[in-house]
Amino acid sequence: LSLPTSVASPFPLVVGVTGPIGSGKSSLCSSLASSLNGTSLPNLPPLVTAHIEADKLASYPPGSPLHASICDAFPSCAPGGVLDRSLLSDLAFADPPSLSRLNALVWPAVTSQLRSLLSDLPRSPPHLVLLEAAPLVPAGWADGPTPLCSSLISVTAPPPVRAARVASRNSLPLPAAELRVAAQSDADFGLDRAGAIRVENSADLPAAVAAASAAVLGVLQSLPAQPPAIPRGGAAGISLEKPLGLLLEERDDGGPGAVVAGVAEEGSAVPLFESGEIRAGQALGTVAGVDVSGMGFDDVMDVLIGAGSPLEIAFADAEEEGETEEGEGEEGLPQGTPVSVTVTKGGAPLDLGVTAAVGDVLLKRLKEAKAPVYTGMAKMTNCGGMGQCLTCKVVLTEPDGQTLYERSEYEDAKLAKFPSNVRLACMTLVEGNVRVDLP
Ligand SMILES: CC(C)(COP(=O)(O)OP(=O)(O)OC[C@H]1O[C@@H](n2cnc3c(N)ncnc32)[C@H](O)[C@@H]1O)[C@@H](O)C(=O)NCCC(=O)NCCS
Ligand SMILES: Nc1ncnc2c1ncn2[C@@H]1O[C@H](COP(=O)(O)OP(=O)(O)OP(=O)(O)O)[C@@H](O)[C@H]1O
Repeated sequence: LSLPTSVASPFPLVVGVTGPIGSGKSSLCSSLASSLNGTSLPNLPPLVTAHIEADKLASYPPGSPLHASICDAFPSCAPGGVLDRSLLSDLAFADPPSLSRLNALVWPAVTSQLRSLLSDLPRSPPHLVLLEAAPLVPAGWADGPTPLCSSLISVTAPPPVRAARVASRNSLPLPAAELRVAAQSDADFGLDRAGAIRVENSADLPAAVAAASAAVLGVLQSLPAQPPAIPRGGAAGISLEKPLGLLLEERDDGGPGAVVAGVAEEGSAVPLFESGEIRAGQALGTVAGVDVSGMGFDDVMDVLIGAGSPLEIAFADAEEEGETEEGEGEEGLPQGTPVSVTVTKGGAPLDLGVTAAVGDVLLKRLKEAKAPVYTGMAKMTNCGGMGQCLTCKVVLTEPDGQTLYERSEYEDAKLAKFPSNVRLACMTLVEGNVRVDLP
């Protein structure tokens, strides 16, 4: 069996959003991200949107290696060895060679953070990322052999409008805001690039958001059809269209059944394999409702060939997980029984009044009570409760510190590095009273 080294997938689809200071990039991106989140098109399952702001990654707090290099490069902006951002800002925006030196220090660090953030996003469900960066074009993130984005939105507004916005937002005198606006060159914002989507934001923000949304939907509609996202939350398993593209082999130990060896170039299973939902070595449990785990390999193949499309496949481990979920909780409480949920953050009590019942998905209840499950970038880049991003990790304890309920095999594989009471809140079904510590 030969496995492909990489399979082309349009997701995550990264739309670069650039524009000069005060053009409204951040305002536009945050509205656009919320309005497109969950969008479902005939060719695509519901999208998860994320808004990544490059300037949030371009931080250099005291103690960081970047802080030290910037202090060395700009000693006049670091009286007493601590960087004064406003001095650096005045210098960088007034003196182009200084800004270039600063960029040369900061951009490589941001580039690697962006690459790693984007490559960590799962292929399924499909993610649409709005990558907002004023220097997107000069930093090379829209070009080269491995550009970070596949489409570009350039937000514009006339300089006087932008200067007035910056003066008001930053509480700056108008002449100072005008200088910052004048320090940037239109040529840096990609308006002359083939395919760039120009979004005028000089008047009404909702109108600009609607224009950007229409353009992005046009890009999404032009993509080849993608398989449905994986249905979750039971023993049913995964629903897949034929061709599956799943490569199967006999078990190593000569036992019955069939196990996953990999995926072919194309097929509905390919993105799920790439995202880790389907893994090499997993045994097939049921195919279209038929238990194939005890059959000979050729018989399993016959069941697969004879099944219609789409067909349901449950893997042996997923099935065990399902049995636990469908049955009674460990404490034997029936579904729907109200239970108590005590939440702490780093050990300190949080009085959020979380309520839950047996069978509830823990993350849902925590989010409803506005518990701070996601922190930092995860607020924007989390996978939306699909068990992919691992950013909703929580620690479940009983008062004596013992593990409350067992992890599923899926979580065990995803959280192999963590103690067994660390759980993914999105994959945890409440089984009884629960104490949750948020990291
Ligand atoms: C120049 C610095 C010190 C100014 O800091 P300050 O807090 O005053 O402003 P802020 O960071 O909010 O930036 C204001 C506006 O200028 C834009 N901007 C910042 N740096 C650049 C740049 N190198 N090229 C073009 N536009 C830039 C920002 O995106 C924003 O639109 C700071 O922006 C910086 O370190 N820039 C270099 C790194 C960088 O490119 N950061 C932006 C995204 S990675
Ligand atoms: N269409 C609009 N009408 C009125 N005010 C707007 C509009 N768009 C944005 N603003 C306001 O202008 C200011 C600048 O907007 P925003 O921060 O989104 O711009 P930006 O391009 O991200 O700026 P920067 O590059 O400085 O980070 C904000 O105070 C925002 O509320």
